Amino acid sequence: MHGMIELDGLTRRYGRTTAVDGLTLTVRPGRVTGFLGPNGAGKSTTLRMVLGLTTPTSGTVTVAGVRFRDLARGLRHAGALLDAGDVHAGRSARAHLTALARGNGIGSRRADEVLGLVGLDDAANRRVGRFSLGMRQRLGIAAALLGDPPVLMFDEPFNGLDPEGVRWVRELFRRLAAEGRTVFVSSHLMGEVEHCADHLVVIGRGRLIADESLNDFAARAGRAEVVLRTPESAALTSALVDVGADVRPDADGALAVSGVDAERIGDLALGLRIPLHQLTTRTASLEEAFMALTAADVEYAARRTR
Ligand SMILES: Nc1ncnc2c1ncn2[C@@H]1O[C@H](COP(=O)(O)OP(=O)(O)OP(=O)(O)O)[C@@H](O)[C@H]1O
Repeated sequence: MHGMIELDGLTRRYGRTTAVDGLTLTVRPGRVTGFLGPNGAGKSTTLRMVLGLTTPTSGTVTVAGVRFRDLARGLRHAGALLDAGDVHAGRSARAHLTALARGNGIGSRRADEVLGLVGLDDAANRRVGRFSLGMRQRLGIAAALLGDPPVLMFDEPFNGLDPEGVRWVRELFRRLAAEGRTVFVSSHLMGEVEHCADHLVVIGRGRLIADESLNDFAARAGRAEVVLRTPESAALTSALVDVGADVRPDADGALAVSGVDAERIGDLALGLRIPLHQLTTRTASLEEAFMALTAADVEYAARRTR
């Protein structure tokens, strides 16, 4: 129970739009869970419901077994970066954090500690309004860490970060998970989370599409495809289809074959005396697998916003 986020049939409707549709899942401590889905999939709405900022239409969500709203001094139980722009522009970074600390019964010394943790020590007294997007993200992460909570949630934390910032954030997330915390990180890009997540939750149109370890996802996604070239495409295609393979045209006259491995294709071609000019096994990247998994939902989203 400690540090777990539990969603049970969590649903939120806005008029005719179902932003989050019956999500049931558990986000566990000690690992980084990537929360993936195309734009508009319902990630932000879900995170807002976890924090009690949006009321579910039906279903429940608890943090460490209780509704977040019922927890006093919330920042000590869960910290979140939701919208990095949501800060008082006229305030200094330190003033922003000490105000938050005060409201949650946290000593102001902790504000300087977290500024150090996110590398903003030198900018502590600068007005937040002058901060770059990357600096705002760091400040938002500092705010999430303020209460030293067992549960941390970050909505699109990589936005606006340069490559060094991205690497730093990934390492921070890994460290926080290694300390035994629950780390739940949303993104619409697989590439941003695949280097730091242990587990993936994928949603599309508010519905759960996948909830599995990154390794399992990679194993499933990495189904090999064989690319081949032959001067006798038609004859080989028909022989491959006969043995249950799926064959489609690839770039420059090549064929992409799935369902049978390269060895079998080579043997089959030899048996039919069909020459092969190329026989290459290719595995899909995680990004490609993620795109394929959510393609239907992206099309839906594109149509819907037209
Ligand atoms: N306050 C609201 N009023 C009406 N519709 C909303 C509201 N909040 C979200 N929605 C709708 O709910 C759906 C899910 O939105 P949400 O922001 O949760 O998705 P998301 O996965 O976080 O997307 P993004 O990556 O673009 O932020 C969208 O269709 C959005 O338009």
